[in-house]
Amino acid sequence: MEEKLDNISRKKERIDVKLWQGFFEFLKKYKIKVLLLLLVMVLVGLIEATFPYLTRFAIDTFVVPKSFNGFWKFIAAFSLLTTIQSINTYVLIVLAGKIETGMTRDIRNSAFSKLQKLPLSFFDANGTGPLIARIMSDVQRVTGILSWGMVDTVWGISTMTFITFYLFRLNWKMALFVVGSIPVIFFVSLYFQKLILRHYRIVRRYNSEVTGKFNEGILGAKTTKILSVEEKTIAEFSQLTSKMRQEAIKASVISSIYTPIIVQIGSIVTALILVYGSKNLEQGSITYGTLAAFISYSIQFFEPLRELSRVMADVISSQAAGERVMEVLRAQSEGESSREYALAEFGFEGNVEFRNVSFKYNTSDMVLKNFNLKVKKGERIAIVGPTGSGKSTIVNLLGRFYEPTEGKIYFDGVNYTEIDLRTLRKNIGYVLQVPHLFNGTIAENIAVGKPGCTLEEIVEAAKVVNVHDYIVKLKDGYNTLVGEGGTNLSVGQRQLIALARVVLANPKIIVMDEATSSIDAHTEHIIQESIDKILHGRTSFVIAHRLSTIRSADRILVIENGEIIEDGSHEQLMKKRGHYYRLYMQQFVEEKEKELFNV
Ligand SMILES: Nc1ncnc2c1ncn2[C@@H]1O[C@H](COP(=O)(O)OP(=O)(O)OP(=O)(O)O)[C@@H](O)[C@H]1O
Repeated sequence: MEEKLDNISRKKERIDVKLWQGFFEFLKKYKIKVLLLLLVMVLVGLIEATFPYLTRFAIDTFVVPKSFNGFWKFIAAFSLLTTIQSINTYVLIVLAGKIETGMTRDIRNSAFSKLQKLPLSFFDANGTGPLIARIMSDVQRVTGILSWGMVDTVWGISTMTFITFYLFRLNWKMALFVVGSIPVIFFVSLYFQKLILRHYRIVRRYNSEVTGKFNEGILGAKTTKILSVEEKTIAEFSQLTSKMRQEAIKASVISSIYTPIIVQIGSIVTALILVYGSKNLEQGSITYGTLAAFISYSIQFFEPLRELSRVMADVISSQAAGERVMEVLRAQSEGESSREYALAEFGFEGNVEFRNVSFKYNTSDMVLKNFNLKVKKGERIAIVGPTGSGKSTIVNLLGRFYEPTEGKIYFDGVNYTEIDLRTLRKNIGYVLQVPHLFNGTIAENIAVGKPGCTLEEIVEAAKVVNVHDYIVKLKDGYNTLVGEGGTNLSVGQRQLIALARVVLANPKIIVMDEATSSIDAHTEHIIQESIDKILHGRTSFVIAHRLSTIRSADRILVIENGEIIEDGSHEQLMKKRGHYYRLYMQQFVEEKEKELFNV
């Protein structure tokens, strides 16, 4: 079962090398760009460290002796270096940007294609909002760290290495002042960075909740309005954003303490150099230029040090995001254990058997316990029962959207985990209560049932379910755009298009969650007629809400608490005068009342 991913190792405060190695796989594709970038960064560090050395040369050669012999040559060399540095900056931004955006695309593509293959239990365990956040902001964070973190690290290390080299070349004793401050600055920085990032981590957690709330606010906008709970929703949201703001302020306050502390330590080192350097200057053991270079270096040295500690803390804090992304990338796709069967080889007929099946969802109690059911090919099965009794669970297991916790399901005597998942799904047509249409045209939506089919086939399928006449009356006919999720069409129209899809797919088994929503009598009649045509000659499972529509079923299963408590035809069950009889009579009376009182 999937773990709730957000709980993973928030508290880890060390660099998780294994995790980042996993992402290096995505860097491989850009190895030439990466190598070039590293080279450019080393060059940037070298040139930056060389500038104070040049200043020293200028002071000792031109300023102190007041001789400007060769000054223009020096200016030319200096300009050349600044030009190279500008080009380097351009190249590094382009390269790092390309690596970052390329990796973001690659990881998002991998994560998206993985999401398409994950079992529904994964989606149950991780809400829509957090999953979207994973593919969008978490991926961005990881690739940002990998590309820009790499830039800053190489730049930091190379600048510090070259500065140290120059310092020791100039005066090793004074060099020790600067180098000696490294551990102090580094650990102080790391301490503060971790503190700051800890608060930002909380900010991000709130951010993910805010994203979730936004998501809920958009998806549930209609319900919120219906229930008139706008004020409550707004209050909850504003509470969340206030908490987020408080944490962000804390992080800013710590940042504002941290910077002066580092500046202070740097100033102490500079002051020490000034004191010690002036003495040396007096004694003539160093030049003015050397003292000036040392002061520059002592100031310049701390910037890469700060950057390095920031990157390190950033890497640590991004690990949670990295793990969340990796969890998606490495999650086991559904049906991965299947042995591949070709459809021709398997020859789906439509016999189904549930043998001692028990099942529970991630978070639920046992929904089915030792469930047994044998269905012969072509049989029309209706499933009825109170809400929450397990009707949808039975058909979810049938399509292997979830797998039995115990027991097995057989198709034509073959354990269904041995059948290729695509073959299995191709042979089971699902018609859901509120069918989902993809954003596109009506024709494209019907064609989903049989990719690559011709327009004639689409029209033929639409005719079978009596929706063709309606479609051709539309201004754009089959090219009418259905909107996101099919919102431009009524539920009844969506239902008919979904039925046309099933006709095209021509499956051996059909599962139908009968619509209960307010479809007008005319559309309902058309739908019922289409369903009768489609079900003919196929094994079918219909979750029935209106009992009047299932009288012709071969078998009606009454489910209660995940168990079949009655099984038989309408006539048999009516004669039995048991649960089904009571349910039927109750609905019958209700429907008659509705008719009589016209409500
Ligand atoms: N994804 C899920 N995660 C956890 N529990 C679930 C999930 N889906 C269903 N359940 C639980 O499993 C039980 C059976 O649910 P199921 O949807 O199969 O009932 P149903 O008979 O189809 O109900 P209805 O007629 O209301 O659609 C319920 O107690 C429900 O709360």
